[in-house]
Amino acid sequence: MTFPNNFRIPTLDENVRKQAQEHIEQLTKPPGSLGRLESIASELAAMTGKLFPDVSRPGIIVFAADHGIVAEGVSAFPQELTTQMAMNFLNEGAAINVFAKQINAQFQLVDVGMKNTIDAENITNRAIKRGTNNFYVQDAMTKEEAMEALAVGYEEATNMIKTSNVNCLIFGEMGIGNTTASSAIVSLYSGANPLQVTGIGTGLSEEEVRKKANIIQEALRRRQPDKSDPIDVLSKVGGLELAAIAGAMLSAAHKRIPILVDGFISSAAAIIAKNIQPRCTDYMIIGHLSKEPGHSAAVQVLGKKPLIDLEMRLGEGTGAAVSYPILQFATAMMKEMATFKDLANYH
Ligand SMILES: O=C(O)c1ccc[n+]([C@@H]2O[C@H](COP(=O)([O-])O)[C@@H](O)[C@H]2O)c1
Ligand SMILES: Cc1cc2nc[nH]c2cc1C
Repeated sequence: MTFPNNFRIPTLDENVRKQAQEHIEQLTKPPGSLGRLESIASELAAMTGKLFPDVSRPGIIVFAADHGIVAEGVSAFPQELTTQMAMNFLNEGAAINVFAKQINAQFQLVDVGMKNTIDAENITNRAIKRGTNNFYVQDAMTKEEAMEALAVGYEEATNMIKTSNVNCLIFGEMGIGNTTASSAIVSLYSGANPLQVTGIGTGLSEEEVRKKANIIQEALRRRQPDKSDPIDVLSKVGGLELAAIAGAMLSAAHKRIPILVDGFISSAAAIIAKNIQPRCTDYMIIGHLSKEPGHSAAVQVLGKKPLIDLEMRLGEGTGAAVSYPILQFATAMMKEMATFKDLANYH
């Protein structure tokens, strides 16, 4: 299994964007009065190439994996929690299950590298390895493993698009320790000091956050990831689920499916995807601003502005799911509002 390097990401349809903007100008409201709903609608039109974009069939894929870096004491929770939460997803008890139901989304859990396997029929078992290595002492994985994890994400997104006909995608993650990998990536690409982009994750104390940031700083010094080579970055400090999300985003962008990006970890993965194929960010909307302090820096690297800020920091795709109705509102505005021409009939 290799990561496809021959896929193209189409340019946005600027003609349709212009038509959409013209249509929005005709709607029965003062120009610009629906604020960002207007730019979201024309953005979705440019992404999909459709004047009346449709995002009515959302899909959520959660990628789960473990992280060797937890041996350094960087998380408030033990590694076993990754698998326990994966079981929770399968039993539909997690926040993302509840939210997926609220928005009528297809849901799929993919094991891309948990320490412990789960034998159940509603999980997709595609583990590349049983957790990454501790990147404080050695590379997280080989470049080949990073490429394989990218390929898993790419294939799973392609699969959901084909089999469920989804037209909007959310990628979530579960992985104790993954905020450490994400902070390393965001520090590298934003140029911010690890202290500025490291947060409490699942709930560290202030003192523990400082220790976590120092570990990240020293790990970056030891590993020397080459930021011009995103596969090198993934292999040195990355996570298997981060690689899979990056691959899944590239697949969605290739097929012109709007991507609703979740929080800190998903945005770190989006930065990797951007460095593989810069145009993929054209198909991304950042659902929410995570409370993790590094998320603002990540969003800046992506050149985006999140839709909402509910001070969430859960991951799983939850922030994106909560923001999804905003996309529905934007598309309904386009399709259902009357125009000033219609008004002329009222006299
Ligand atoms: O997405 C976010 O913004 C986010 C922020 C903080 C924590 N998380 C979740 O918490 C886990 C990682 O936290 P930690 O402290 O173990 O690195 C992982 O399962 C993420 O889904 C997620
Ligand atoms: C309980 C729990 C749920 C999560 N979901 C995503 N990351 C998580 C981390 C913890 C600790």
